[in-house]
Amino acid sequence: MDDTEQLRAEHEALIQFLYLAPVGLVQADIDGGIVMMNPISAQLLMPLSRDGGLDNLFTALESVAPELRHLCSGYAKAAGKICDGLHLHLNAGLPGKKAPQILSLTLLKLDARRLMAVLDDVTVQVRRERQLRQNDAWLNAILTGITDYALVGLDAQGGILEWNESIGRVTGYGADAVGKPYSIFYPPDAMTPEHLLDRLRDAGKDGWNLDEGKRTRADGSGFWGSAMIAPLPEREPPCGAAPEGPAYCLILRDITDKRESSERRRREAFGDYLTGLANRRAFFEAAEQELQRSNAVPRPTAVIAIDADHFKAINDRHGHPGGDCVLQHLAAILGETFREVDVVARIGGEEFAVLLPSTDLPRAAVVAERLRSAVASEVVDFEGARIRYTVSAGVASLADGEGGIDLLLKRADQALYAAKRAGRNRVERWRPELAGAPVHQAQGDRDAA
Ligand SMILES: Nc1nc2c(ncn2[C@@H]2O[C@H](COP(=O)(O)OP(=O)(O)OP(=O)(O)O)[C@@H](O)[C@H]2O)c(=O)[nH]1
Repeated sequence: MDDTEQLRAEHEALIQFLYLAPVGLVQADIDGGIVMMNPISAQLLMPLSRDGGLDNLFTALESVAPELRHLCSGYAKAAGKICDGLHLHLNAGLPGKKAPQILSLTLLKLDARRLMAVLDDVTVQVRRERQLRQNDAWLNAILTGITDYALVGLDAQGGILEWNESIGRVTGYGADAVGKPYSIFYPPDAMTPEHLLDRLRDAGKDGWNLDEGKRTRADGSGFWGSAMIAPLPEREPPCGAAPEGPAYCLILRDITDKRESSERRRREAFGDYLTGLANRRAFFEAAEQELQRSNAVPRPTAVIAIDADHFKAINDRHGHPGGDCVLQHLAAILGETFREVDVVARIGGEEFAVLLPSTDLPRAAVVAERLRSAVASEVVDFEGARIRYTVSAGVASLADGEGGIDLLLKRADQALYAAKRAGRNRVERWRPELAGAPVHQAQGDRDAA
């Protein structure tokens, strides 16, 4: 076999491999232009395509991984892994699939001109990983800092049953804590009354429930804490007395010294690189959990979809960095407007979404209006220019979890589309007449499949 034949045979073998590989493989040029892909890639990417074509990897993935182009252009090495197992959350991407689908993307820079992407459907693995993460956190809570914890007995409604020294040491509360809900250890707007009961219910169902985040002491000062709730075995009521019902044990630990490492891990996995807000993955995970819970115990959940108006014109006039500065400004206002318990996320290029637990349509619309008017009254200073911009918002809510995050976000996007159509710089509420209406473009891309 001469050299040319040898090369041809190797090329054939490579094509065969690409074709038959059990994962999606895409070869692209450095700007994302797709040169070659195998059938699994086409299957995974097609639902995301804007126009039914698949010419560019970055464009195809823009609605689920807006950071990809930036990651690639910012990658300084001559060759290597640009990202490794990045999770891409598809929601309404695949018709007939109720559960959100999660793709994993590994992007390799082969040389100055070529990229190789490896795509895989990891929906099932991610579910398992989540379970393992909880287990890890649980073990961590048991095995470390055993002396530094508050042990709090709770009644069936989450009321604190008695005071002890450990509660005083960790939280500074005295006997006056007795009878109050355990949410007194959380910042004022970090937990709704429904969440308080959700966690007890989850602990009863799973054997324990653990969360980590900001906590407050009696004097209002904050600390970083983990809170584990476990159900206690039911006690026999004294003869003739009414059953006491299940009671719980809350173990509260001050883990301020671990905050930095745990926040960094959280930021890496759940943070948006540009704005520092939650990313798409964090939004969908939180929304899924919230709606599952409100399916079990009905309560309203709202979503606000927010989109900067005429953003292309801002980019055109001030350049991409000017546009980025506006997005960061908007993220800061979003952070100030919403409660600690709300999940504020950047879910696409210039599209943001906020999940508001235990909130009905009128209340969510009031907050959305507050946001709109705050943005309209601000000016962004960028390299000597004063940029004014506005946002449009669409608000929707579900009385229970029925329909899931796909339906809720779709309705918010339909309302957002209506706000854009009505002239922008407006808030529109979803109403049944909008049911068949188009969704705003970013969601439309996902729904087009
Ligand atoms: N600076 C910057 N621009 C982005 C980013 N992500 C998306 N974009 C740009 O945002 C613009 C969105 O434009 P369009 O979807 O046409 O909408 P628009 O100009 O905002 O107009 P309306 O939404 O109809 O008011 C596009 O030009 C994108 O390139 C980002 O991370 N940074």
